[in-house]
Amino acid sequence: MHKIQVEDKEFEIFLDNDIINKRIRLMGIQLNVDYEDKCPLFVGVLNGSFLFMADLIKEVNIPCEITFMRVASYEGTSSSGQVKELIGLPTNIEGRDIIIVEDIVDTGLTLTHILKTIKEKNPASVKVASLLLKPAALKYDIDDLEYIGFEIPNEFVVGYGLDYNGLGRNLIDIYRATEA
Ligand SMILES: O=P(O)(O)OC[C@H]1O[C@H](OP(=O)(O)OP(=O)(O)O)[C@H](O)[C@@H]1O
Ligand SMILES: Nc1nc2[nH]cnc2c(=O)[nH]1
Repeated sequence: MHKIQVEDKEFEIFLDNDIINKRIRLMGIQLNVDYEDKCPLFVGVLNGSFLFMADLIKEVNIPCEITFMRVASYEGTSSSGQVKELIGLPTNIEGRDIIIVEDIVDTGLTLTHILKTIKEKNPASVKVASLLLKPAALKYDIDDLEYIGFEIPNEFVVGYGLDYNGLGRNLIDIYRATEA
């Protein structure tokens, strides 16, 4: 089993880059079908979504716009952090078809906050594309979670945009912690 060390924590390989890219290709095909004749606005949630957004958008061949926003909530592996202010959310999204792009949905707290704020701005539609979802960790109902790359166990993961204490975002594969 391929293992790596990030700071004080050991991780083992979980999803390799080839598997990730194959799944993203299928997600792109689905988006091209669902948004045919539309011009959606993809809103990436920084920092974690930057690699997923880059790879996903290469598979999208309909007219579209891309922007990024930011929310800060986690320190280390703790999931008790408070969602803070949304920064850089586009102001004029009335009547637009919005696709929020996330790297991971864990408790769903971040997304719940983002969805509430975006819906107040009267978009035509809002859906979420998340590379990863931890169903066992979800604490909030999220109806708009339409495009999921992988459902994963409730374990801390790193790589492909996801960090551990700021490190590991540049790993091309996704790794899981070997112990909590
Ligand atoms: O469903 P939740 O429990 O709210 O967790 C999911 C959020 O946590 C991560 O962001 P983080 O705050 O770690 O910021 P980052 O993207 O800059 O790493 C991830 O990118 C999601 O936005
Ligand atoms: N890196 C990382 N960030 C997260 N944010 C919420 N869950 C996770 C996770 O499993 N890994």
